Amino acid sequence: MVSISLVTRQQQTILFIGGGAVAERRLRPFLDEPCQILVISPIVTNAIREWAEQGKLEWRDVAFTSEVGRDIINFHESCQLVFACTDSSEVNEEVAGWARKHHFLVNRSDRMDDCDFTVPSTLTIGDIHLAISANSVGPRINKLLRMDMTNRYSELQIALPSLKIMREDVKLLIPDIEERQMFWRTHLTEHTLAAILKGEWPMIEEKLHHAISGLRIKP
Ligand SMILES: C[C@@]1(CC(=O)O)c2cc3[nH]c(cc4nc(cc5[nH]c(cc(n2)[C@H]1CCC(=O)O)[C@@](C)(CC(=O)O)[C@@H]5CCC(=O)O)C(CC(=O)O)=C4CCC(=O)O)c(CCC(=O)O)c3CC(=O)O
Ligand SMILES: NC(=O)C1=CN([C@@H]2O[C@H](COP(=O)(O)OP(=O)(O)OC[C@H]3O[C@@H](n4cnc5c(N)ncnc54)[C@H](O)[C@@H]3O)[C@@H](O)[C@H]2O)C=CC1
Repeated sequence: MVSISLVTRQQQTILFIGGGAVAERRLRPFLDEPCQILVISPIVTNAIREWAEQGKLEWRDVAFTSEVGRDIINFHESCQLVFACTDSSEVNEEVAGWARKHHFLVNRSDRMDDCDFTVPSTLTIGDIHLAISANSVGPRINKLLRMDMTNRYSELQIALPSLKIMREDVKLLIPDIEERQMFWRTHLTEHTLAAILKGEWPMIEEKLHHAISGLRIKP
C-alpha cells in the first residue's frame, strides 16, 4: 500500500455510483476541492440532495446501466476516480468492470480486496494533513486513532503559521541546503516538538526568533 495525496483539477470529475451513507461520507472531503462531483443514484441522502440543490455537485437520479456509463464517457472525459458504493455487489462489480475498461481507478465499498485505492481516516491541523490507514483492521481503530491524534496534536495548530514564515526567513538567510538542514536539526528537535505539544510554544517561538536573529547578525 502506498499513500499519496490527491490534487484535483477543476475539470476533473469524481464519480459516485450510489448515493447512500457511504457515498455521502466519501464525497464530503471533495466538496471543498477544485473538481466536479457527479452522483449517479436513484435515491440519495438528504445531505447529497441539498448539495445538489446548492450546485455543489451534479446528481442524476438514475440507476447505473451501460448506457449511463456511455453517457459519462462522452461528457466527462477526465473522470479518473470512481466510487462504486451501491448496496448491490452485482452493480458494484459491473461498475468496477466498466471503470477499469476505461482505465479509471475504482473504490468498491463492499470489497476492499477489489479496490484500486482506499479511503483513509484523515485529520487536518492547519497545514498538516494526516491520513490513517489500518489495512482493514477496522474503522473503529481508524476512528480511535484519529480522535487520539486530534487531541495529541491540537497545540501544533498555533505554531504552524509562524513556523512556515520562519522557514522562509531561514531559506533566505542560509542559502546552503545542508547548512539549513543543520540549523533546523539543531533548533527543531523531538524535544522542541514535545514542548510545543505541552503548550510551551511562546517560549519555543522566542528561542527560534532568537536563533534566527543570530543568523542576521552573522558576518
Ligand atoms: C476498506 C475501507 C473502505 C475503502 O476505502 O474502500 C473500509 C471498509 C469498511 N468499513 C466498514 C464499516 C464502517 N466504516 C466506517 C467509517 C469509515 N471507514 C473508512 C474507511 C474504510 N472502511 C476503508 C479502510 C481504510 C483503511 O483503514 O485503510 C473511513 C476512514 C473513511 C470513509 O469511509 O469515509 C471512515 C472512518 C471515519 C473516521 O475517521 O471516523 C463506519 C462508521 C464509523 O465507524 O463511524 C462503519 C460502520 C458503520 C457503517 O456501516 O457505516 C465496513 C463494513 C464492516 C462490517 O460490515 O462489519 C467495511 C467493509 C469491510 O471491512 O470489508
Ligand atoms: N466501506 C465502508 O465504510 C462501508 C461499506 N459498506 C458497504 O457499502 C454499501 C453501501 O452502504 P450504504 O451507503 O450505507 O447503503 P445505502 O443503502 O444507504 O445506499 C445504497 C445506495 O445505492 C444506490 N443504488 C442502488 N442500486 C443502484 C444502481 N443500480 N445504480 C446507482 N445507484 C444504486 C441507492 O440508490 C442508494 O443511494 C453497503 O451495502 C456495504 O456493502 C457499508 C458500511 C460501511
